[in-house]
Amino acid sequence: MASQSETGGLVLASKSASRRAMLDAAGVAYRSIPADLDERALEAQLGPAARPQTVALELARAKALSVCLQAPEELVLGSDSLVECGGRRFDKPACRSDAVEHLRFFSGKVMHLHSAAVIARGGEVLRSQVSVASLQVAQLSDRFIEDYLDHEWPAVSGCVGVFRIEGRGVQLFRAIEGDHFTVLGMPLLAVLQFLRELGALSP
Ligand SMILES: Nc1nc2c(ncn2[C@H]2C[C@H](O)[C@@H](COP(=O)(O)OP(=O)(O)OP(=O)(O)O)O2)c(=O)[nH]1
Repeated sequence: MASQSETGGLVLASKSASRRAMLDAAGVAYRSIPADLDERALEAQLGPAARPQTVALELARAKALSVCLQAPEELVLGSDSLVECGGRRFDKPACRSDAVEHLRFFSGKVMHLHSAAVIARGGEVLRSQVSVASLQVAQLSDRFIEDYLDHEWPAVSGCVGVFRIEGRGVQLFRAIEGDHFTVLGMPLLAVLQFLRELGALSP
């Protein structure tokens, strides 16, 4: 007999602390099964010309569908975020020197952070959404970048855009347009609406 958690629950196909924190704070019950897939290989298959929102959606979809195989009766939520800035796509920094390079490139530019969410069950995509926030980056001196990373590295090694907006990351920006949760890494308001529509959350 399958347990409740294996029949009607929600599975978060993610290792992201930020995504878990959002669902926890919202009071959404779930269990986590990180998706074990090579995101960069998948991104490479989409090609360099792929639009950032397309890449984020496809990666979120791949994460959800891969975990569906381990939770065939449950709703599975996959999510992905990436940054587009100055015509380049950025994922999480691989090392501190990458983080320095990313921040130097972002300096004085507008960063577009795309966050996607896909809900699937039994291998079928039921809902999907991708949202974008625009963040105007201040002029960042090399001295500021080094001091910032002295405080924020390696915590931001898991953050696309090399920042935690809830921490010192807010110092990077002059202005932000868009949904707060999109900046944190998942379009939470859309996810909650989807869960209500799918009967997983009471309206
Ligand atoms: N704490 C925090 N994390 C952020 C913020 N903005 C973006 N992030 C995180 C959320 C995600 O964990 C990460 C984006 O990377 P990915 O979309 O590849 O997800 P990640 O590999 O972390 O986990 P997943 O693929 O879902 O298992 O950046 C922020 O302002 N604060």
